[in-house]
Amino acid sequence: MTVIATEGLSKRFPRVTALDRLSLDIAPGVTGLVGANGAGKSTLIKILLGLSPASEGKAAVLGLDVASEGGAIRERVGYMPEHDCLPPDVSATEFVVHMARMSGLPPSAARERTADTLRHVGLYEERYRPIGGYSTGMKQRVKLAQALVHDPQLVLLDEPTNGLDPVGRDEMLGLIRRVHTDFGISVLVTSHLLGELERTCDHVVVIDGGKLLRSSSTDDFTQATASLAVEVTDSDAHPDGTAALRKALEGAGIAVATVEREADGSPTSTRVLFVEVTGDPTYDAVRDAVAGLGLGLVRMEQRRHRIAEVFRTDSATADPSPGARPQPSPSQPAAGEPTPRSAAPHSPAHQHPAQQDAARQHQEGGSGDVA
Ligand SMILES: Nc1ncnc2c1ncn2[C@@H]1O[C@H](COP(=O)(O)OP(=O)(O)OP(=O)(O)O)[C@@H](O)[C@H]1O
Repeated sequence: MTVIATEGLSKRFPRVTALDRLSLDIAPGVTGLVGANGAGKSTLIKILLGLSPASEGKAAVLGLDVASEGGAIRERVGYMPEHDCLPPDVSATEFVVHMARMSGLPPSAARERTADTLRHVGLYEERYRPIGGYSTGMKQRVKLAQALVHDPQLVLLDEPTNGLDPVGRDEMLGLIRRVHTDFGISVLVTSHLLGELERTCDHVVVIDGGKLLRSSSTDDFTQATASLAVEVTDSDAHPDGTAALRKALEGAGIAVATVEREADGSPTSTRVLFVEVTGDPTYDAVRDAVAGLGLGLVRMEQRRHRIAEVFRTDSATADPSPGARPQPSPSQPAAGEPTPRSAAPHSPAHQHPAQQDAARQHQEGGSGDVA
């Protein structure tokens, strides 16, 4: 069963093609739609809601045609817009009741559902205060509440973590996850931050320049490749145990890197080696090399690749066709990802746009979790 299906969907504005022959099948659950600013995420949502006609192709939401059944879609779907659109002078309760009534709920049901929904998003205590005095996080929660109040089957959330600090973002992502686990509502959530979708979504769709780059389960994204963090002690025979191990592993044809920074930007110990895992023999080779050198093994930890790493090769830009699956290269750094010391600086010109965006966020200290 699919909740959203598009086929050859295009949207052309006079000066820009916002969506370019996009074909997607999205199953129930929590799906992340990721792309840099201008990738076409909001345009897709507006088409799916039946609010903006496509230039070409077709799309269906919950089996309903977006071109002819927009009203029926909006009855069954909740929408959280990206930008601030809340009236400052009314309370959350007044606003959400109004939105419930607009969705067709009778007055008493609208009030009941409003109270339940505001409780779910953690605004119950504050519900009678005017929205104008709310923090950004509280406003985002009001927007989420109005999307949920009419008990939709699907919600489309456009950049719900925008403007939130890391704690607020985590709370919002937790709420979004619970929208599905507690109420069985399917979610399509957009973000330009790859890392945050990885924790929240069952499935991730990546678009760039209106084209589909990749659509697959989060597990496929993150488990496709893996590395091993290895830390060893020094010994009298090997005063720099890390260097000795590195030499031994590289001599055995195993790719090894050290990194300067963790995903959250904090400096990493140069004593940690990141070893590319190509299969079970890699573990044996590390163990044997450590034992052979007579070093103590402090840490040997499986480290899953993160979504941003999947987009670190030039092939991401070279083959943007549907289903294209850029393969990570052990020799190149990911966006916002620890940079192997041995690697040449990675030119932004060669980065995938989503990657550049993620890297910029990272540099700005925006998310700290882009890779
Ligand atoms: N009404 C419009 N008229 C002209 N161009 C538009 C219009 N709406 C969107 N665009 C353009 O279409 C492209 C896709 O925009 P869209 O808002 O869908 O991107 P997005 O992925 O949601 O990014 P953002 O998060 O920055 O909103 C952009 O180049 C944008 O400038």
